[in-house]
Amino acid sequence: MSDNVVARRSAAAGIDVCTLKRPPANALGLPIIEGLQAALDEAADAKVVVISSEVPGFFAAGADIKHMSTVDAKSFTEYGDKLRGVLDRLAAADKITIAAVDGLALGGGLELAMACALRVGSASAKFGLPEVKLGLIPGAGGTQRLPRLVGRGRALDIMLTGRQVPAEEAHAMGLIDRLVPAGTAEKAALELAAELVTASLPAQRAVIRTVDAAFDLPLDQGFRYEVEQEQELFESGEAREGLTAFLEKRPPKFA
Ligand SMILES: CCCCCCCCCCCCC[C@H](O)CC(=O)SCCNC(=O)CCNC(=O)[C@H](O)C(C)(C)COP(=O)(O)OP(=O)(O)OC[C@H]1O[C@@H](n2cnc3c(N)ncnc32)[C@H](O)[C@@H]1OP(=O)(O)O
Repeated sequence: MSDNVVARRSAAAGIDVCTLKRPPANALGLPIIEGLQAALDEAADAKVVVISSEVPGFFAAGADIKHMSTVDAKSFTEYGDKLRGVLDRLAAADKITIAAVDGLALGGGLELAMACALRVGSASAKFGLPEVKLGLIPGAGGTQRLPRLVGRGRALDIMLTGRQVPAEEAHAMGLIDRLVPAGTAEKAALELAAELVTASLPAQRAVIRTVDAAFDLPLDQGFRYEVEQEQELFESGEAREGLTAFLEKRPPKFA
């Protein structure tokens, strides 16, 4: 069982924060993987989940090099499956996930941030996929998620050099969605969460699914998928509640 390296707390109605606290670098070893799984279980009722870090200077420095250096191929594969498993759970979560990055997000740490729906980075954050410097490639979704966020050329630049990308450059290329002053990423992520939590979560999740489908479907099929998602929401009652609330000049009561 994890040794309490991920702390979950309710920050406000519908908003939970899962804070990584595995010094010295929040290496994403089994304790953090299990801790994140448990925290997401506890955050079942949240509409928005913020992932943050209390380890100074680090969001997460990546997969656990110390662990990887001691295992055989079978255990390495199993470890990778567990790490990808929790990141894919974040990506597919029936809630909105936000990575709040104040420090270094490297390797699996950046892959964790990219598995979230949105990323808030502070001026003190840096981002990178330095796996090639270890004779590896990003193996927890980075080769798939980074090009979708920043484009092929910038993704290759980052992955082939393994360099650290400063927050301002990361924001300019679309790797992070909001750039905030140093040390304020969690506070800013909670402010963003407060904006998000007033809207329809089923509608927001449908937006994410539909935008993600755009990268895999031909345009005409993407348009059809968008219509299908709209129909589902309309039939679910979410749209009826949203439209009615607007006309009755009251806050909507979404699912
Ligand atoms: C066999 C068949 C396989 C089939 C397919 C299977 C797929 C399996 C996929 C596996 C999952 C991979 C996922 C991911 O993509 C891979 C990775 O993330 S690899 C790691 C990437 N990260 C890095 O390379 C960063 C490494 N760290 C650094 O470069 C530096 O630490 C730093 C961040 C630049 C900071 O440097 P300094 O300020 O000098 O500090 P230190 O270096 O002294 O670090 C302080 C302290 O922290 C420890 N530490 C840092 N990073 C890690 C880490 N990633 N893992 C473990 N520990 C780390 C460092 O050792 C120091 O500890 P101390 O010496 O003080 O005990």
